[in-house]
Amino acid sequence: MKILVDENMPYAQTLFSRLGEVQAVPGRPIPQAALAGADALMVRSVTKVNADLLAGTGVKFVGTATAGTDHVDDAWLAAQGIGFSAAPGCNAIAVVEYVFSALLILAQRDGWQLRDKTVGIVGVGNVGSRLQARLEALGVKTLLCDPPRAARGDHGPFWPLEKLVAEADILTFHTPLNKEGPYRSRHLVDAEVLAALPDNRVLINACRGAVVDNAALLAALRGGKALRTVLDVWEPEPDLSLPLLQAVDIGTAHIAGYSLEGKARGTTQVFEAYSQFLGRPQQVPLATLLPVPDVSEVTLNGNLAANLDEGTLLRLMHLVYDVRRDDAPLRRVAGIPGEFDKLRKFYQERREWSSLCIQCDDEATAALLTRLGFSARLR
Ligand SMILES: NC(=O)C1=CN([C@@H]2O[C@H](COP(=O)(O)OP(=O)(O)OC[C@H]3O[C@@H](n4cnc5c(N)ncnc54)[C@H](O)[C@@H]3O)[C@@H](O)[C@H]2O)C=CC1
Ligand SMILES: O=C(O)C(=O)[C@H](O)COP(=O)(O)O
Repeated sequence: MKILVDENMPYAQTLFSRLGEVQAVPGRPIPQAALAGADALMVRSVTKVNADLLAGTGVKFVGTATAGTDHVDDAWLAAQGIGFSAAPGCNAIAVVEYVFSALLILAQRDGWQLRDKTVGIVGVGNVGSRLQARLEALGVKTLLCDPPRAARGDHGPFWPLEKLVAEADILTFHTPLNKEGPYRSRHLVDAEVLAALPDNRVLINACRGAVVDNAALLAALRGGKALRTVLDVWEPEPDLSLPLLQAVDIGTAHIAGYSLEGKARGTTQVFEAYSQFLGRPQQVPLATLLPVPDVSEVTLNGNLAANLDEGTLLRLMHLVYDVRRDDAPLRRVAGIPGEFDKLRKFYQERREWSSLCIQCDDEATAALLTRLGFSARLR
């Protein structure tokens, strides 16, 4: 059995070789010749999976080690009887930690406190709900917008986007890219929404580039719109607009979800799905794959639970991940053909906050840090 895997999928060789012969290939584009004789294909978001790629091949299963699935024509796969699995939630924590880092950097730069702000979360799934939980732990007010969940009667409250645009200081987008249908999210942020946004707000897009109309955003920023902007995703990728990159406050190469834990979960989720598909179910505990982090333990002195100051939180967070390490390289190489993908392929190892164990003096501080996503213990 021949299993093709994207070369940017850590641990794929180790795991999938338990099931068959593994060949690692580039994902953008997949070399067509490699598909000859392949039984299964494991991709990332850069590969368009559709009839053009797979018609006439023997591929019987496709896995994508990603949360988003807009690159996959799942209706066509189903019609062909080809099995399919994504990796829902695999990298949600990484995206949340990216958003926190960006927000606390902007807060420090502009002299405000996150605790004094209202954060509007658009798309309250794996990423959005984890973001809300951590913001809540810090005492930050949130407003949620998720029409599909509202229609299902899920516990909210959920509000229309217009309310978030009018009232939230920070708007952060975590929806799938729905190109059509009742919950269309393509250009959810368009010229009209941008015009309606009051001055001095923060806009974050860490879901899919086209959720924000990039041309309209550039026009607004060029027109003097007072808006702090954080973009991890672009319309289009990899050929993003250089003027837009220059105009945003933080810009990164679609790496918000790129923690080692997030990528490893992506691989293990599709591996488990494929082994299930083959009738040979196997589970892979994440801890058996991950290396020891560079920094694994620090001590925090004193009782900080009552009012954990945001400067301390920023220092703790940035012992693990600081989004500026990804902003600077993109600005250096954007516009050079191939470099956007190279930044992603040779991504410096990044861990999640849970990899840092914080020793604390008291239980309340340890409990707060745990709710925020760190590992914490009493000393
Ligand atoms: N930048 C990056 O590295 C990453 C980007 N992503 C992107 O972020 C998206 C969200 O990720 P998850 O939370 O894991 O997905 P999810 O599927 O768990 O949650 C998405 C939520 O958005 C809601 N939604 C759908 N259409 C909407 C609309 N028009 N308006 C408001 N809400 C809407 C859904 O009901 C759902 O609750 C993914 O689809 C993916 O495209 C995900 C992980 C990493
Ligand atoms: O999971 C998703 O959805 C993402 O956006 C991934 O972080 C994208 O990573 P690649 O699959 O493009 O490496």
